[in-house]
Parts: sequence; structure tokens; C-alpha cells
Amino acid sequence: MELFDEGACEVLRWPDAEWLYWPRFLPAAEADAVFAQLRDELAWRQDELHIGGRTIPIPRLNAWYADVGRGYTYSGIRMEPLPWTEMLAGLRTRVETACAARFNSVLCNFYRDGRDSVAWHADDEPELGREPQIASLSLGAERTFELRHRRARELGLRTQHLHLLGGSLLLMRGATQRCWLHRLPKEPGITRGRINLTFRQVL
Ligand SMILES: O=C(O)CCC(=O)C(=O)O
Ligand SMILES: [Fe+2]
Repeated sequence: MELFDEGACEVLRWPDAEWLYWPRFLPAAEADAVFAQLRDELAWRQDELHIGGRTIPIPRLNAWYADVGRGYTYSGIRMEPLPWTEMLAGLRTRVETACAARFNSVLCNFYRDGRDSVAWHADDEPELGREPQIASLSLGAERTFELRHRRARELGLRTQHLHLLGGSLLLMRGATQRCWLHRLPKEPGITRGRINLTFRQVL
């Protein structure tokens, strides 16, 4: 018996990458309700970067939930995980089923409006393993997600733009984290918030 229908999946293949995208992983009404509940109940914190004696708040809020004993260091910030909420645990199960993968942690990002962002990076920390699968569930405002091959110029590859809908799921796998960078650029016209959950398996 199907407990839920996670909708159709598109497979996007590029050199050194495989991305699976479910535009309607959560039905629209459910995605809005999940957004509101996570916004209100997660333990959002404002992390800071320390660069050359200066303290800079990062342009988004974060929260980190994981199985017991799964600490994580992210851009030099040590995150001690919180125990799964009921809603996050339920979403994890559904994401695991769709992706046929296991995840023991989730990094939550809250972009309050289009002025919040995440800079070019790869999720390539050694504790994620050589070819991590990262499942990214988006809620709230639609935002543009960009991916750029590290050797884009040499390979003649353009930056790829994905328009991540509220309620969508994107799975990045294969060599993606080793060979590509990704970011969420600022989009100053956007006034709605967006929450993104990145499910990961910390080894
Ligand atoms: O918000 C997003 O879609 C991307 C977040 C991200 O790249 C990350 O948390 O590592
Ligand atoms: Fe990332």
C-alpha cells in the first residue's frame, strides 16, 4: 500500500553529477503547513563567521538535528545536534523512502527573505564520505539554486539554474559534491521566507 504519493521525479544528468528532482514531493497545502510549523518550532540560531578579527552574522538562520552523537563542523562552526522533532522524523522517513538512502542528520536553513543566501560551496566535508547523497527539501518561497562545475571553463559547462519550488525535493548524488559547487544567491525582490532541509549521512 502506498502511504503517500511523492509525485514524479526528473533525472538531471551532467558530467560528474546526478540530480533527481521531485517538483511536487509534498502537495502545496501540506508544504505551506510544514513551512509554518518548522518556522515556529525549530530552534533557529544566528551563527557568525570570524574572519580576520571581525564577526559577521551569516545571512540565514540555521538549526541542526541528528541522531545522538552526530556532531558536525560547518564552515568552522561546531554544531551540536538536537534530537529529531516528530515532524522532522516523519519527513526524514519519507525522504529516505523516495531516495532509497539513509540519513542520520538534517541541517535546516531559514532564509527570512530574498536578502538571505548561501555562498558558493560544496558539501564535501570528510565526515560525509567520498560521494555523499544530499537530499534537499524546500518549503515556502521559490528560490533559484545554482550549480557550477569546478572546471566549468575548461569543460565549457554553464552554471545550471534550478528553480526550487516549495514542496520540492532535490537529491544530489554521485560525484556532485566533489566536482560541483552550489549556492543560493540573494534575490532582493523576494519577501517571503524559505526553509530548506538538507538531509545528510554523517559517517
Ligand atoms: O537552501 C538550499 O537550497 C541549499 C542549502 C545548502 O546548500 C546547504 O545547506 O548546504
Ligand atoms: Fe550545500
